[in-house]
Amino acid sequence: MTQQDGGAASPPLVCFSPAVRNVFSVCFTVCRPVPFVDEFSLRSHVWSGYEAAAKHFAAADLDVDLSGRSFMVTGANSGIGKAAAQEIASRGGTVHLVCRNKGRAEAAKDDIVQRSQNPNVHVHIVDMSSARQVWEFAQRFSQDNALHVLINNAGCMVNQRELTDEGLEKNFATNTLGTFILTTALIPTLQKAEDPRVVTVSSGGMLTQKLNLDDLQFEKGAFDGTMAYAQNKRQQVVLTERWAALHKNIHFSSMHPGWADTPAVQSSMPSFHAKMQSRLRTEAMGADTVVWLAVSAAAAKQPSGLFFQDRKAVATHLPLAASRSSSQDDDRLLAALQELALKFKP
Ligand SMILES: NC(=O)c1ccc[n+]([C@@H]2O[C@H](COP(=O)([O-])OP(=O)(O)OC[C@H]3O[C@@H](n4cnc5c(N)ncnc54)[C@H](O)[C@@H]3O)[C@@H](O)[C@H]2O)c1
Repeated sequence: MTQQDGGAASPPLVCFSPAVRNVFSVCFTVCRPVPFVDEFSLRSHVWSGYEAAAKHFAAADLDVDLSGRSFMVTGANSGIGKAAAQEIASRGGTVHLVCRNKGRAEAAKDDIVQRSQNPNVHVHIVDMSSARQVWEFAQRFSQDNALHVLINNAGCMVNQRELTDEGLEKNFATNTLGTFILTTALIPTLQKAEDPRVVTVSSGGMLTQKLNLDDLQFEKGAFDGTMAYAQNKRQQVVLTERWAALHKNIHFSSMHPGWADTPAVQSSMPSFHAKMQSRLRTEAMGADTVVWLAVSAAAAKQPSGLFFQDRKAVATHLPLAASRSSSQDDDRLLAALQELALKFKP
């Protein structure tokens, strides 16, 4: 793993007491295992934590016929996104796979169609880090398609500071701005559907971060990809809360999938992956709450705007952590993204 230590100007690691911070820096940023780890906290993220939680799941929640409902999953050619798309297709839903690479997307589609025997699986090639591409795609899509559920799953943790062709920092462009533009542009289409939902795959890593509006693209000081990622994931949780407040007729939720053995974990966190591999969740376990939020009647009965792990709403702040932002700051995030997004609108 190549992450640098958080420098003075890194996005803020919130102020826990040292003991709490020691435990949670491991349990939630998934990046720098230190010798002392609280086994109980760690367990909730791994395979055994899923197994324990799943004993309380209502199997009937996912016993649904999704024929006639349309789902969009970003980053759907691998990992949690592909597993979620597979579950939805298996229940008869129409699935739009939004992927960057045509070859990998088509291979995923063939696999999903073959396993589900559902031909209603469609590929759209979009680079979620390109603000212009995301706008163009969403506008094109809305002209011809209905959409009931958007699953914002595509995500990355780029460990060196990299800029996109549009001059945006890559993690921010993909995780935050791409998610913001796609959701914003599809809200009018979602509003026309029955029981519309937006599920955003965030991460428990966001618990280490307080919203930092002063440096959205990590221009100041030493760059730390793990912190950039966690800050983006905090932004997704804040956006979910704001969207829920603004658009009452759409059900919004964000979630933490636990730690699942996926290509992103292998490539972005190789030493963590090597140490934890035998304990990581499967991709399907990581996708379970995504699917539950996207399809179940039980999820729709939950208030809009919450953050979930293993089919339960969980806190968005750790005890003793100074990670809460003011509602004015949450609004400022929305306004800053709106202003930036409009610069790329065709
Ligand atoms: N696996 C875990 O333990 C874990 C933990 C917490 C959160 N997450 C989140 O789960 C989501 C899915 O990740 P995953 O673990 O399944 O890894 P993954 O690598 O299998 O999935 C990420 C997907 O996003 C796609 N993607 C990345 N950048 C893109 C871009 N610019 N345009 C289009 N697609 C792009 C990738 O191609 C890939 O299909 C991510 O948002 C990740 O942050 C994963």
